[in-house]
Amino acid sequence: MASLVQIIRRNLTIFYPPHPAKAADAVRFGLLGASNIAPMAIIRPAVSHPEVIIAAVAARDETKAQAYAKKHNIPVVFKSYQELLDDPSIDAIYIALPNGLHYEWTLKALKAGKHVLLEKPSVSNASEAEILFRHELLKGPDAPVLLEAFHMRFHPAWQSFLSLIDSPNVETAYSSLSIFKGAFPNDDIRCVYDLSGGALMDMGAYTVLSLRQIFGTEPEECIECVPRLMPKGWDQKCDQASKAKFKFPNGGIGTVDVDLALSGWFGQPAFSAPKCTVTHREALVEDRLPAEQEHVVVKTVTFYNNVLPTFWHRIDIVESHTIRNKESRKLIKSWTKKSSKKVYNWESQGDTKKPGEDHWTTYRHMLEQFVNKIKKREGSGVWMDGEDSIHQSAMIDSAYEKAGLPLRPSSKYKVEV
Ligand SMILES: NC(=O)C1=CN([C@@H]2O[C@H](COP(=O)(O)OP(=O)(O)OC[C@H]3O[C@@H](n4cnc5c(N)ncnc54)[C@H](OP(=O)(O)O)[C@@H]3O)[C@@H](O)[C@H]2O)C=CC1
Ligand SMILES: O=C1OC[C@@H](O)[C@H](O)[C@H]1O
Repeated sequence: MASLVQIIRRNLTIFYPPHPAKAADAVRFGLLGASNIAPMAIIRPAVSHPEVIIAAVAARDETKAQAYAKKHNIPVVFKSYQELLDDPSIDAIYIALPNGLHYEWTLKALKAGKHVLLEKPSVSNASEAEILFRHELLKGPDAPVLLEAFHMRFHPAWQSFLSLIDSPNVETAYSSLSIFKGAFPNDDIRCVYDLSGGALMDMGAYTVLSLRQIFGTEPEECIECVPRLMPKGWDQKCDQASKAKFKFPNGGIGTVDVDLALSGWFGQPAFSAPKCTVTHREALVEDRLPAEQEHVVVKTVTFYNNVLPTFWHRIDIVESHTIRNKESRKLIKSWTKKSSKKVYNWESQGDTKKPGEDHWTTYRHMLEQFVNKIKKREGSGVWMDGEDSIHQSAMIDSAYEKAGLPLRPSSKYKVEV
């Protein structure tokens, strides 16, 4: 009962966060696009951040921008994205445009000297990622901060999950993420190739990041990728779902399984929680046993709801122990040890220096670190640098190549510095 009350309280506070007074030197954000995700990803997290102000929004349609600004208490509206970038009172830009527009608008924002919090996936493909993240505009001690907004990795639960994993000894990892059929229309930005849509770009980005973090390195190759294309009559260059397998340098295999329209019995919409399961190789356990016997353990760690853990999550740790004859491998004894963890703050991990409340979402944790980076403060240490984003794009590209689908198209935009 106490735990149900905690869940309700935590979830209510996500939507009705405390609103401390704003600092005089708060970072003033402008939003490019009156996007669906901004309220969850930045507008609400900003409310509880004393050093963040959502100062302006720009949309292609001024009436839409006005209505959005009114709904979300945003004081200033611009009728074009460029006008917002040209405003010297804006320090940072949040870009939640279709993936295919990320490259162009990030470069334009950086050129205007703004810090950029860029929605995932950063850009359309690895070639764009290399140009963007290694750009001259990002060099030098006072260069603007650019972050691909992989919010999930900033949450203490994800960091705690990673701490339970012995990367070199991971044998298999499975990461799945899906949304029920009907959640997105077939012409949604996620389903249009020219806007760099596709399941691997959208949900897939999280699962790819999960594998990269679990194995702690980049895959050698994508060994299989089976897409399910959009239904007939819709964009046939876009995967509505994909299942891909990657081989990592330690010989381990990682699988991603993503679906933008999950269905179950009789084609009805189906639901499935985001999940990551990691199985380690068998390890020897030191034990006082007769010389001909050995004790081995296989550790499996499963994280349920790794993408939005603040709402609810659970990390299960299962250790399968076996005592057997070394030579014949005949089983002598076996047992299983199970435990579970929930990690809603750093403090529960014995880390009292890192700030964070139970109601802080992944986005709120990320915002904290983004501001720390701008203010040149040390922060929690969790970050995603440009090379990381380049590798991320390359892994997605490798899956499209394996599937025989074209890489998402590069932007025609050229930046003049
Ligand atoms: N971090 C997360 O949890 C999530 C991240 N995302 C990412 O955020 C980005 C935006 O997603 P989401 O908010 O769902 O998207 P929306 O469908 O809300 O679109 C975002 C904005 O894109 C603008 N836009 C510009 N050009 C076009 C065009 N040709 N067609 C359609 N829209 C256009 C629109 O701006 P305008 O208002 O000017 O018309 C719109 O408001 C994506 O990169 C996505 O991957 C999405 C969901 C969750
Ligand atoms: O980033 C995302 O997270 C939530 C999903 O619903 C969405 O498709 C995706 O863009």
